[in-house]
Amino acid sequence: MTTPTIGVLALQGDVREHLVALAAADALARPVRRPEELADLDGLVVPGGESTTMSKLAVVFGMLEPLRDFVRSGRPVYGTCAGMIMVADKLLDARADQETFGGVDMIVRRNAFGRQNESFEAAVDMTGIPGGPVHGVFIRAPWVESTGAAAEVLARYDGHTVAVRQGNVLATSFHPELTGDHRVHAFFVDMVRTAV
Ligand SMILES: NC(=O)CC[C@H](N)C(=O)O
Repeated sequence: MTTPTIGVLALQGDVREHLVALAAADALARPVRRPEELADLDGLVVPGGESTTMSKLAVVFGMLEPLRDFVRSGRPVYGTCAGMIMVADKLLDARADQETFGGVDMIVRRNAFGRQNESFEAAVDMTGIPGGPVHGVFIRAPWVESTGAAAEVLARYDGHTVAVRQGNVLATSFHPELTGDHRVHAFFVDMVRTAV
């Protein structure tokens, strides 16, 4: 595969920034809103935003089951912040009717860093990302409370897990698309290129 096509789920959230970051990491990037738009994608990004709204809109747009199928299809998916929440198998501090696409055997706590500090930035060492720490932008960010055996922890901040990979699914609590540093997107594009 030379140039992979990667969708950015465009129900809600910071879609444009991901499109820019993916293009900078040599992918063909496009927003997706409808189930039929998933068919010819090689990978998908689920952006940050508000997971309760994203969950509601996924139901309204008939995207919930197609996106669950997409994750199960083995094509790579990368969730940032609210997107991390959407790829979690289980949530804490979620709304009772909140749905996720699942894909990572982990429990994610919504707004986990929020109580101490609504938003902050910090250097984060992330496994698989060469060239030193990434600049982590955390905005009402979740953390990963616990992971199952198949999930690999890629980064911790302040003792909490903030980046995880399980097979085809990558998730970060923070927003690399807001930093102008495209290394995490390049890592994901590489996952897409090498996916079988
Ligand atoms: N920056 C973000 O994506 C915030 C996530 C938001 N707190 C949620 O629960 O969905």
